[in-house]
Amino acid sequence: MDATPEGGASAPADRKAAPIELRDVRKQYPDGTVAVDKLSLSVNAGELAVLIGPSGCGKSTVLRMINRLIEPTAGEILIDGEDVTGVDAVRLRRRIGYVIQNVGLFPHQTIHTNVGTVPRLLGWPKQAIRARADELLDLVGLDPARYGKRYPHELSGGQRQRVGFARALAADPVVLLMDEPFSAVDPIARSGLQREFLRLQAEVRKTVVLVTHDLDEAVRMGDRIVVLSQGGHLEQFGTPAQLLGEPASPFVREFVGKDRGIRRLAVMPVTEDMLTPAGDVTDQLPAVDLGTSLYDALAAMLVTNADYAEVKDGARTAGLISRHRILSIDYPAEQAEDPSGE
Ligand SMILES: Nc1ncnc2c1ncn2[C@@H]1O[C@H](COP(=O)(O)OP(=O)(O)OP(=O)(O)O)[C@@H](O)[C@H]1O
Repeated sequence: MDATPEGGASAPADRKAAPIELRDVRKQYPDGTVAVDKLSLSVNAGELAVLIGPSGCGKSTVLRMINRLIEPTAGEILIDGEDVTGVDAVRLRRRIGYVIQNVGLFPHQTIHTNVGTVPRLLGWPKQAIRARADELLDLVGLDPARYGKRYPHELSGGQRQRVGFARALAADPVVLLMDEPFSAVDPIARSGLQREFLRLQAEVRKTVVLVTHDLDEAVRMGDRIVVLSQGGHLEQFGTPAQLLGEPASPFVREFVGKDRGIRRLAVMPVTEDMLTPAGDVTDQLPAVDLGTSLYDALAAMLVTNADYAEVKDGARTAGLISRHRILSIDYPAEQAEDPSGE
């Protein structure tokens, strides 16, 4: 049940995130196109799942069936165990945050008003809406006193996108759906925004389904990644490390590409068992923390032209990691499946 029933008097206490389950979902458009067929998957509460796959494989269709902007032809979609196809679509959408590429802010409304859209529809009192909008703007790193009264065109693309996140989170939805939310901003702003979003997600822990066509983004952002091929066919649903280390099909292997070895370093941490004892002289070596990605550790060595990096565990030196150790990470699944070693 909604923590703030329509006409309710106050802002909600923090709601927990809800799991999402798709059971044998199918979407056939009126012209006969089967965009998604027999798709089943479960996203845990508080998990960030990324949908990725080639153009036209049905990513947006899946996302938009979850909030019923598109009605599935068959199958069930459950949010918190409840089949959404039986729920009033408008009420459903008020429990689901939705962020799209160009944000879709209302151009003639201030940032405050934009962020307060759903709470207003839910009938919250004015003061509660205002307080919530301020809180959310703070949360996404925009000073409400400075930006609240502005109009969308008076913000940068990245700032507008943050307002989009704030608006999507305003009524404390149990699920957040995001369709290419970072693709409209330039690459530098994009990585900042991705980091910001991960920080935000660590705080609010929503169940997030994010559509992207950018594999790096998927690897960086996803707790798990769903790889779809044409017709919404599920190729693999796994952690970034599983996807890159053990592609489940030739399709996934091709999709993650030949540079998956490098990408994989970005999702593998430096661990104690990789270290050799540190000698006396560590002054000249770059230092990285235990748990840093192998990619970052390697980058630290490359920029200083060192063969080793000192690995710190707090103030303590845990040991050294070598370039060679990082570059000799093996790929058991690949070797087993591909005797040519390609
Ligand atoms: N309204 C529609 N009527 C008919 N076919 C449609 C409709 N909307 C989408 N499709 C088709 O359904 C398939 C899946 O489309 P969808 O937009 O879900 O893919 P996508 O993976 O999000 O693609 P992209 O990465 O290019 O945005 C495509 O073949 C598309 O042409």
